Amino acid sequence: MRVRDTNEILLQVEGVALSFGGVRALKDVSFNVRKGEIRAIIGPNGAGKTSMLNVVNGFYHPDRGTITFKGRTRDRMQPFEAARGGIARTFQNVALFKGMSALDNIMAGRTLKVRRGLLWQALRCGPALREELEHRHRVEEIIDFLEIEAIRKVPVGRLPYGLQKRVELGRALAMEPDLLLLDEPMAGMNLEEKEDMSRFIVDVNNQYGTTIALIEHDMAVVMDLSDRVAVLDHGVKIADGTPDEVKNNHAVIEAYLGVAH
Ligand SMILES: Nc1ncnc2c1ncn2[C@@H]1O[C@H](COP(=O)(O)OP(=O)(O)OP(=O)(O)O)[C@@H](O)[C@H]1O
Repeated sequence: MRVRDTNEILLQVEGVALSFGGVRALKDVSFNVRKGEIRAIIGPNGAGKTSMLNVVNGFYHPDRGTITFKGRTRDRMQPFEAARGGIARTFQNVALFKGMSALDNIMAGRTLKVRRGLLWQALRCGPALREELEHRHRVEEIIDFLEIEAIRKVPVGRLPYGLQKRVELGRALAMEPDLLLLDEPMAGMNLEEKEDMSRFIVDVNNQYGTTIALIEHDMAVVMDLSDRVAVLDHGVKIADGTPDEVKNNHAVIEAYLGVAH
């Protein structure tokens, strides 16, 4: 149930600036993410992409600017508030509990959804038991969707990198986010793993209707997957538009694509 053709703004970032000591990582950056779209943020190394994601999910607090998510404007997000509000995130380097199974890692993504208190859970009766069954059902659906039944009981530290990334995506999906932030979902993957991950990203967007904002260095993937692409260079947004518009933008060719050739 794709909701791509809407102009409703889910996330608006307005005039965000962020410095680390003397390094100005973001300089007055504004962009939005529409409900239902796949939105990419690209740019050369050090352009400010990860810093931008970190501002959106509250890991970093901007020096200036505002973030409006689902109609609520604030000058900073708290990570917990962002997660509770419906923003989930995966990381450049996989951040899973390596000794735990794929199933338990994905189950951990349900933590924010737990409604019953600890006592109820400890007693494992009545409403708490019903709630746990509901969570397990949802997690099994995600495991099916990501085609990882065969490795559900395997400690994730023993899985190949591509599958670890898939489990990490599963954990983010378990939060049932409105906005899914993916930090270099294809990094370190071989071609086959990239194709699989691309397919899952499109399917998440299509079937769950999840809005996705991603950072990615693989240009072919970005241009293929995204509805719109914002380009950062040295902390400044230098272009924003459809993949075709961005591909043909002179400043982008100079700043980014030029670097690759
Ligand atoms: N925690 C930090 N402390 C100090 N400087 C930082 C920190 N995080 C980022 N920076 C600096 O901010 C700038 C932007 O970094 P950022 O990681 O956001 O870029 P990026 O576009 O994600 O790069 P890459 O593609 O290499 O991951 C860089 O100059 C970087 O060195």
